[in-house]
Amino acid sequence: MHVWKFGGTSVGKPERMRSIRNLITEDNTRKVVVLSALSGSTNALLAIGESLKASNDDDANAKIDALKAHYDTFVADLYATEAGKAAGQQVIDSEFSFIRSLVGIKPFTLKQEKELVAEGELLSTQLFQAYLAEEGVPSALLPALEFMRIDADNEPEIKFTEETLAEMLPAHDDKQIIVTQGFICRNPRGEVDNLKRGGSDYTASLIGGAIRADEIQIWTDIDGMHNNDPRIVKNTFPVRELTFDEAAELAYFGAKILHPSTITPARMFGVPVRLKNTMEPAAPGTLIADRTSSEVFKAIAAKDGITALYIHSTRMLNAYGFLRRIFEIFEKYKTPVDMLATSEVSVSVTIDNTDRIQEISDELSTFCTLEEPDHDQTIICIVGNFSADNEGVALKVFNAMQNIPIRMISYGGTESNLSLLIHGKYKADALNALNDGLFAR
Ligand SMILES: Nc1ncnc2c1ncn2[C@@H]1O[C@H](COP(=O)(O)OP(=O)(O)O)[C@@H](O)[C@H]1O
Ligand SMILES: N[C@@H](CC(=O)OP(=O)(O)O)C(=O)O
Repeated sequence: MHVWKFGGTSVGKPERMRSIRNLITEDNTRKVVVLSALSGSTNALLAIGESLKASNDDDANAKIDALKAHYDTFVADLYATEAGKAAGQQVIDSEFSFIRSLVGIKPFTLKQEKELVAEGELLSTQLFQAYLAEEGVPSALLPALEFMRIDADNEPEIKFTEETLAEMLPAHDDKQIIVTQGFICRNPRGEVDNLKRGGSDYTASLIGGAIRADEIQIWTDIDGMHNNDPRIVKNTFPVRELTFDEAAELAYFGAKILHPSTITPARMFGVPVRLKNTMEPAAPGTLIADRTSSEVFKAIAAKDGITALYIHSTRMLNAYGFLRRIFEIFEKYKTPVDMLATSEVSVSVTIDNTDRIQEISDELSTFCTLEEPDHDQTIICIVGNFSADNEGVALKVFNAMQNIPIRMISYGGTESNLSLLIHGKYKADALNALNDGLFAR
């Protein structure tokens, strides 16, 4: 069995939805089809939530009207028959009646916001299934809210998904196509929640791992993982093969094509992930598995909004246990550290989540001296085959970066990653310079 995920860009227009109907039926493999919300819907729903949080009901109602008008037009175009249009309209009327019921709830809490934002995937999947029905394609709609759950640390409970799907799927053994929602889940309180922005990729990978799928395919609007951010750099090209580790680094460090956690379940259960282009289905895309190709430099990604902390201790000379004390504080405040550089008496670290920075700084200050943190930093992550015997890797990177100030360097943590910390204002220059220096063809 396969798991195929189609992102917002692949379901965002009626003609795209029609083309994914062709894609999933032309291929004979039985599959779970995971859909995101229509592109723009999640942002539109969040904007409605912002108005409701601000008790601006008129504003919220106007935004709801505009979004509903978008769906009305979508339905009028997608379905060919009167019966199809009526089925689509019924989905919209029912979901928008729920959305409207949220107006006036005061205070408008995070719980309601999560219910509101889940409507994007609830709408897209029901509209798609009604379209498959109109086309005479048998399918089942499996509610993700019944089998996708996160724990108190916001981590998906894959065992629960595995057991629940094992109970639910046999009822649909006669169906080749099982449609479900990406992104949405329940939390330990049983409330509607989600896997964070872009989380439908993660849903697909969690399902793929849970059912031990033969392959997970992520369908989007580009032919696979490119060697650099195509939104910033011209002349990027698709990377045909990546290992799970290489892809995980790129996704974590900013390659927007994949949610940062997507690779974890796929790697855990050894399920290959293929990135494919809905607009160009014949293109090979990118295969993420155990194999790797032989190029030294494979791809670059950049993660913005990073904060660097500079920690000094005079007691570090010949001291042991200092790093442990520092990292216990980051652990206590559930704040992951991304990059690290040490000298005999100093440690510099970067964090992405600054929610608890005040508490962390206060505790560090009891045994360290802290410099002012630097905000608006960017981590540039370069991925490739950097085995210890490979000479000249760092030289090529530094040559390319010769006109860009570098604040931190991390090399040797794995044999596949070299990371640099720079100020965010140099990001575009750095990505372009590295593209010219490392990938000139
Ligand atoms: N290294 C990269 N390779 C491919 N695409 C990338 C990369 N970095 C950023 N992107 C962007 O990711 C986009 C696809 O991801 P996303 O917008 O989340 O799609 P979807 O809506 O299908 O989930 C592409 O259109 C591209 O602009
Ligand atoms: N709709 C959600 C989940 C998602 O994964 O979307 P997409 O596949 O379009 O990135 C979001 O916008 O975050």
